[in-house]
Amino acid sequence: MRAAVIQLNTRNDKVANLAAIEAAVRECVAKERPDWVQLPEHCEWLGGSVGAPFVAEPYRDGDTWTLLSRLSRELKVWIHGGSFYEQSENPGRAYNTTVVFDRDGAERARYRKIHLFDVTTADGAKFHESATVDPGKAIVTYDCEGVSVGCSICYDVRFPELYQQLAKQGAQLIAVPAAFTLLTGKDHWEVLLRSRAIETECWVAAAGQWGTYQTPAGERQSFGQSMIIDPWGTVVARVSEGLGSASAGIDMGILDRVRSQIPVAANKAIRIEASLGVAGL
Ligand SMILES: O=C(O)CNC(=O)[C@H](CS)NC(=O)CCC(=O)C(=O)O
Repeated sequence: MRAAVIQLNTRNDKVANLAAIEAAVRECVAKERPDWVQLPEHCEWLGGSVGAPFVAEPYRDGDTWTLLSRLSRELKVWIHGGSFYEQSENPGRAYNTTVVFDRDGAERARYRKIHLFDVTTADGAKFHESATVDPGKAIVTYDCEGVSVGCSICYDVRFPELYQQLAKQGAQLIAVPAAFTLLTGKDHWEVLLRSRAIETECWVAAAGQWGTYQTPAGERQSFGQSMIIDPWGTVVARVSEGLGSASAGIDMGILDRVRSQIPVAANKAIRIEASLGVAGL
């Protein structure tokens, strides 16, 4: 399987953003010939999470859902749709949702971000994602033509218990679409991603937002540095500054070798059961 990550600079003009997604996916497919393409978090609209209730789309057939379904069908490629704001059952609130489409444009998985970014960064910028976004309650893996893909989004990457559970559910490739801030990203992004890859002995693919965007609270800047990391923790593909894509062959031979060399799953002595505090999980 060949996996690609696409780096975008999504802003607060949804029509322009959807056009940019279409152009970027077409260019990536022509250049990288991937089987599976990942977009960043909030690929459809980035303008501060206070805007979530105004841009949130219905469960299916919204503008982003429809575009990604059409593109995957037309280009015969899997699309792991980063995330878009999806209407929650709670009026005026949203989920931060990944939808995955297969080569026929059919929805094959849906993951709603579990850990919400309620953080003030060193420059005083306040993020309060949970003010408008409801957390997901399900840990999601799906089969992509024989590869088990685990879902996560952005801030989730700081919570290794989620990744341990994804590995336990059989994940071999873990997706981390993101809109990491420049300030946190410059010191933490790559270290966190490589740590998750080393700990789980999974492939990790992380498509990020890059560049500036406006919010009601002022301009913000995303870090970029979309990358693909092998199960040994080596960065094998990377998009640095600006827009573009990168790809890598997701070789299961490396995964098997690393897991037999250092059998962390078998040597694990402390097991923390995943719990989201809701019945049935
Ligand atoms: O605020 C917006 O406009 C849109 N939302 C986002 O960009 C999301 C949620 S607020 N950002 C993150 O999760 C960044 C995490 C991060 O940067 C870290 O963990 O350091």
